[in-house]
Amino acid sequence: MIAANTNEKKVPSKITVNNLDFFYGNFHALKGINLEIPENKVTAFIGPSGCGKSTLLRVFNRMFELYPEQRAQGEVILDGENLLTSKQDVALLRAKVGMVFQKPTPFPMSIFDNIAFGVKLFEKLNVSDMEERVEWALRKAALWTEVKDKLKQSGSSLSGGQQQRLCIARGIAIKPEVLLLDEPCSALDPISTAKVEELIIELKADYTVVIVTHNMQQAARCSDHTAYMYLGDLVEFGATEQIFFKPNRQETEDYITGRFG
Ligand SMILES: Nc1ncnc2c1ncn2[C@@H]1O[C@H](COP(=O)(O)OP(=O)(O)OP(=O)(O)O)[C@@H](O)[C@H]1O
Repeated sequence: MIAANTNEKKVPSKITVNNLDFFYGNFHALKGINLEIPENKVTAFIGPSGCGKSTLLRVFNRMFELYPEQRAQGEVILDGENLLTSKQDVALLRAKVGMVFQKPTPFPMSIFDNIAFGVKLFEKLNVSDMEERVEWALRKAALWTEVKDKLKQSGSSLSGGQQQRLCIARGIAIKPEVLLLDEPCSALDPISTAKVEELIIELKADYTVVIVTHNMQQAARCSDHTAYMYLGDLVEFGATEQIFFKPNRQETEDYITGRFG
């Protein structure tokens, strides 16, 4: 088991991964991954392109099940249950484990409805409670002041950075426990990126956040723990400071210092 190698007090795990293998058809994309994702912290997955970061992230909400040739074996324990074998309804799992994708993907509807849509699937709120929930999510996503006077406008009328914060608001509106972010800033300019990064740091008060990023400075700025992956293996996992300043493995150091990858 690779638990975060850190001097801080042991943080409880939200997700425990035991001997996880993942296959795209015959291709072995994740090899015997063991990992504990700490609760109410930000964990970053870094590593060169194709190392399996997004694959690992997508296992956490069983996104891969949409594709028949993809399969995972091993254990991914969330709240005491192996979600790979659990009979739990996948829609309920995705309400608990929300995901934000690389490209902002607002639904073709108003800003308000972008948020209310997902909430309606899981809860029956009256009009004023729904308005309150929409405002709450937009405030959390640091978007409220920018959109409060145009909630009826289409979500796609917003800038790229605002759209991504709308997608984050949509993700948190259904009050998940875990938020998965797959390169959430890769399509954003530096100002929007800074806003989303601030938001990620704030979100950990309420959620367990896992972020895939190509940007090592971003991992260093936002995450508490970092996992370095290479060719489907988890090479090293530890406190972000330790991974960046005192890695245990030569491969990690080579990647972090830009000698490789
Ligand atoms: N749908 C798919 N079918 C077959 N192979 C795939 C598929 N998706 C990913 N792979 C392969 O699985 C491996 C891991 O891919 P993954 O997208 O998880 O990597 P990554 O680290 O997130 O990469 P990147 O940083 O470029 O997004 C790669 O070798 C990739 O080519």
